[in-house]
Amino acid sequence: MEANNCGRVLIVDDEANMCQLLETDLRLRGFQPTWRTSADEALDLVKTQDFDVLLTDLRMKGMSGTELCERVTANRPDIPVIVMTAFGSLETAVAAIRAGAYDFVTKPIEMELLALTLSRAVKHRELQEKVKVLSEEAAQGGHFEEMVGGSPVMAKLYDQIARIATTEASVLVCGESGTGKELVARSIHRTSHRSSGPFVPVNCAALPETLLESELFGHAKGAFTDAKAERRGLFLQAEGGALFLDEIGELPLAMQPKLLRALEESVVRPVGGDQEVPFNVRLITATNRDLLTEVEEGRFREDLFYRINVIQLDLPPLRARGTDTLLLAQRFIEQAGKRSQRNVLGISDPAAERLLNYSWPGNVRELRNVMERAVALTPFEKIAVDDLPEKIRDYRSAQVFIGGDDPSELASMQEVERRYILHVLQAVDNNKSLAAQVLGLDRKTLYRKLKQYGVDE
Ligand SMILES: Nc1ncnc2c1ncn2[C@@H]1O[C@H](COP(=O)(O)OP(=O)(O)OP(=O)(O)O)[C@@H](O)[C@H]1O
Repeated sequence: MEANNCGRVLIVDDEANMCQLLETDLRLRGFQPTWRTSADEALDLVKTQDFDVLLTDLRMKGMSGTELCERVTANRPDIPVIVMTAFGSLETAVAAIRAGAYDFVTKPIEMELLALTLSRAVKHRELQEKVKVLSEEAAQGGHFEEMVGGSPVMAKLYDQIARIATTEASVLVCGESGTGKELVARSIHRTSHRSSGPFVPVNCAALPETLLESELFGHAKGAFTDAKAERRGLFLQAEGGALFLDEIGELPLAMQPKLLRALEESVVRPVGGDQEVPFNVRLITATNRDLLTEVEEGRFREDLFYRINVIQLDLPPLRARGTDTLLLAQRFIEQAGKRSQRNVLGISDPAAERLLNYSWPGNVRELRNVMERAVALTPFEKIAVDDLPEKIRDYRSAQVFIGGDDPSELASMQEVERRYILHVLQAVDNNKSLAAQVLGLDRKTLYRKLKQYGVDE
């Protein structure tokens, strides 16, 4: 939206005077107002013209504002509606909200407040649009940002990332090693309002405890022997953007209260400094440990856990992503082929079958390494079984045994369901939320089935 355009507003009021007054004032404030004096005319107009927000009076001759609100939200749910109600008639305002209105303002209208309410509605619409576009792109293309994969578990993840784009909340990304947690963190940042700000990744496990504090918070000149000059810490380097703390489960216990305090007060105190410096940074963290167990066993502070875990994203292991393995393999073959200038086009069917059978303990990173090696080794245009490491060639998965051709061996639907649920649970290391996602069940239903099949929780 242009800088001088705060949004296209359609004003609906049966008093032309009121419309004119609102029009003049809103135009001065940078909006693009249009008005109609009946709900019918307004409905006709929204069929052919796009608006960012609709502002309507409630009590009008002919169709009421509440009905207009219902009709607009049914046909154009993307246009937020603000209703104007008489002072003190909260009931009608509530009725309008029930009819789908985004917000209401009371008469006599305070223009400052109205402008704020309209701006909020316009912003809301922009964000909704963004979420829609991102989710659609992801669902269609089998990829999202740099992430490849179109399985239901990944589509769900893309949808969650797109929704998170509109919030500022701290996100904890959980998943086994090599599942793409850093890629997810980057996507969260790139789709957020802060995308023009920096993305600063830090691996908490890679820094010695003594250095971590000064790396994160900075240090004053002379704070310690090597501190010849003042240094801005990573929190301040991420100003206006996001700080990604990878392997947060490895954060030493002594550092945890310091990090918690910084997050709670949005200030850092550089080591050896006497001044607190405020920061404006979104925190994204990742772990391959089960942080709740870490909390229970006293290795991770509970208060810090809740602080960083406002939103939790569970990244499924590769073995739970079905044929995404082949999509990813193809991507890695193309990348490796380009780098090494080798003309490898894809994977032979028998090799693809082996890739789908294997359990991928090292997840996407392991797949990438295997594909790079295969591209370098293969004499063919398509990767063959022999180009794969032995452990993958010979891997036998614990498949869900359904039975042979003998009718007495065949399992009932219920038995197949029981075995399959157990198989999925095993594949996702007993992570129930993830198992529910893979199975396409809600958690409650999964728990009910587990109980029914006598599986301990
Ligand atoms: N969905 C994906 N699409 C394309 N590439 C991916 C995907 N997921 C992971 N990768 C690639 O796999 C490699 C490992 O990913 P990443 O480093 O993000 O994993 P991680 O979960 O953060 O690992 P660790 O826990 O070891 O830090 C990277 O090269 C990354 O680009």
